[in-house]
This record gives sequence, C-alpha cells and structure tokens, in this order.
Amino acid sequence: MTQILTAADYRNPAQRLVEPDVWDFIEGGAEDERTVAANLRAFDRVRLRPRVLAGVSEVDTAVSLFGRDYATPIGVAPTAYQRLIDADGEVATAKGAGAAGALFVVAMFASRTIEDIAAASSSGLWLQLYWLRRRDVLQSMAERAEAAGYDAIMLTVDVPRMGRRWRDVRNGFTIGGDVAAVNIEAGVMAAAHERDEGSSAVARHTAATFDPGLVWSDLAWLRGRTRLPLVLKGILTAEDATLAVAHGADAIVVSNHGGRQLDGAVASLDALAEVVGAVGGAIPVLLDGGVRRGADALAALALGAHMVLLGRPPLWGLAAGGAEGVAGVLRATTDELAHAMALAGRASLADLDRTVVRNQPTGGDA
Ligand SMILES: Cc1cc2nc3c(=O)[nH]c(=O)nc-3n(C[C@H](O)[C@H](O)[C@H](O)COP(=O)(O)O)c2cc1C
Ligand SMILES: O=C(O)C(=O)c1ccccc1
Repeated sequence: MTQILTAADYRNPAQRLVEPDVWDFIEGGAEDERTVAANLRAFDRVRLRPRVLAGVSEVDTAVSLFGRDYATPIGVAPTAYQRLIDADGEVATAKGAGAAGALFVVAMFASRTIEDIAAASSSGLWLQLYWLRRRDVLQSMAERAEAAGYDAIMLTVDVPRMGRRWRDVRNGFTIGGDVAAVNIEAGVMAAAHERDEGSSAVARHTAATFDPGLVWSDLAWLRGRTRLPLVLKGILTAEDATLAVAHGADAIVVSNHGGRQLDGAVASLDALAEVVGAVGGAIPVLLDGGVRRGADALAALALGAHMVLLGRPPLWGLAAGGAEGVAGVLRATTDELAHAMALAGRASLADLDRTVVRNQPTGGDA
C-alpha cells in the first residue's frame, strides 16, 4: 500500500476501482495519443531558475478571477459524466473543490444537475458548454447557470467533431445504466446512447448534437444571451487568441483537450507563450493539459497563465476517495506549488514571471 502524498498517487488506486472501459475513457486520447504524451513531456523539459534570500516565510497562492477569490490557482477542468466513477459524481467534486478553495468547471455533460452541484459548492463554479445545433438548449443552460450563481460560461471550441479515441471505439464504450447527461433533454441525447459498431458513445454525442458550423461571428449570439463572462477553451495559436480578444472573449484557455482531439497538436505548455504574447494582457489566459505537480503549475503561471486546470487527476481523486480524494489532489498540488515557490524564491503569484523558467534551447516540442 503506497502512501498518498502526491496527485499521481491517486492514479493506481483509481484504476483498481473503475471498470476497464471507464478507465480507458478517462486516460485515453485521440489516435496514437502523441499529444497526451507531449503535454506531459513539455513539463518534464522545464528547468527553473531559483532566486535566493528572497524572504519566503509567507508563501501565498491566492488568486482572484471574475470577482471571486480562490485559495489556489489550480482548478478542476470540465470532465463529462463523473457519476461513471463516483455515485455522487459532480456533487462530490464540487465539495472537494470547495474544501480546497478551488474553481470547478462543471461540464455540459455533467451527470448531476446544475442546481444540485451549486448547492454543494462553497467555491467558484463555471459551466462549460459545447455549441449544440439546438441553440435553445444552450440558452436555457446559460440561464440556469446564471440563476444558480455560476460565475462564468466556458465554451469549448476544439470539438467541431469528436477526436477519434480508438480505446473507446475498441471497447464499444457506452454511457448507460443510471448515468446520464441530466442537464440536457433526453430527446436531444437519444442518438448518443444507441450502440453502433465502429463508433463510441462519445463520438455519437457530437455527431448527433454538436454544430460543427460554428464560426467567430456566432459568438455574439451567446454573448447576447448571458450576462456571465464568456471563456473560450481550446485555443492553441496566437492567431486564434487575437480573434478571441477581438470577438469579446473574457478569458481563454490554452488547451488541446488533454490530447483527446487533434492528435499531433502542440503541447499546451508549448503553445502558452505565443498565446500570452498575442493577448498582451487584455484578458486572463488559463491553461490545461498535463499539469500533474505543483512545479508544473509554477511553470505555466510563470509563462503567463492566470490559473491552471486539472482534467484527469481530480478524476483519480474522485474514483479513489470521493470528495476527499478531489480535495486531496488539489491540496497536494497546491502544497507542491507553495513549496516550489518558496524554493524558487517567489513568495506570491505576482512574483511569477518568465525569469522563473530557463529558455528552452529548442524552444518547443522538438
Ligand atoms: C474523461 C474526460 C472527459 C472530458 N470531458 C470534457 C468535457 O465534457 N468538456 C470539455 O470541455 N473538456 C472535457 N475534457 C477535457 C478536459 O477539460 C481538459 O481539457 C483535459 O482533461 C486537460 O488535460 P489533463 O487531463 O492532462 O489535465 C475531458 C477530459 C477527460 C479526461
Ligand atoms: O470532451 C471530452 O473529452 C469527452 O470525453 C466528452 C464525452 C462526452 C460528451 C462530451 C465530451
């Protein structure tokens, strides 16, 4: 029995506790999973430049965003169907994130209601949406989020179609039993639940319900239907970062969807500098993909991220220990961040800048 000291320590217990096909759904990525690997490798390449005699008796990881204070800049990325791995699902995740003082982004395909999750939360919540053909469903979900006290809408823009996740196809993966996307009318979802050789449940979701015709000018429609800040998730280039700012995004997330969409896409960390450069401080930039330890968060924050989000690690925590496990993952990584900040001679997040990270000789994922 390994002691649980780090976020990664939740991974093996989690794998033992979930069904193999659910494990593959969580861990898997698109096609050859090269971008999954690249996200992790990019952090492994980072080398830090510690400063000394910097007075680090108090180290502060507090950050605020959209008017809300957080104890940590490490939050929980949106992941669908959390009841696949815990009976309480997103309600447990909300409790865990709240206990750690962390942001939790609730997925459109959550398996608990927007309102039940809000009732369990003591921290900031955002609601993630995909661009559905049924815009009335988008509008009503945005309205429900606003009424339930969510702080922002996050529109995921890197899924015009679902990435090909061969593990799920080979497993004939389906979402079933008593797990469902309870915030979306059953009629909208019907096609997603039919079994089909050569496809997977998640691929059928997109084919049946997502609108791949989404273009920049469509964003004004959503903008006009919610007072909440609008965050775009899935930006990897300076060009799109510039367009996001021009079209009124309130924040963007540098993300390749955890390597689950375009296999071969650039690692999130490797895309961060060009995106931050293009945004030029106009709006906050967040990052997800491959953040596993506090030092990873430190590197991303130093390169200009305002917050980082964890996708798979909170699911390991949720599977292994419910709300406590989610809080454990967030606390372990936040504690590592504070520790790394002290040893790097930077006592607050405001002290983190590019001088924390040594320039990479190759400058990318070579
Ligand atoms: C099981 C699983 C389900 C996901 N579901 C969604 C989703 O519904 N919406 C979304 O925008 N991103 C989704 N993502 C992507 C995550 O939000 C995030 O971008 C990614 O997991 C970050 O990478 P990491 O897992 O390496 O931390 C999902 C990721 C996983 C692993
Ligand atoms: O976005 C994802 O990665 C994902 O796995 C998913 C699954 C079901 C519905 C929507 C997204």
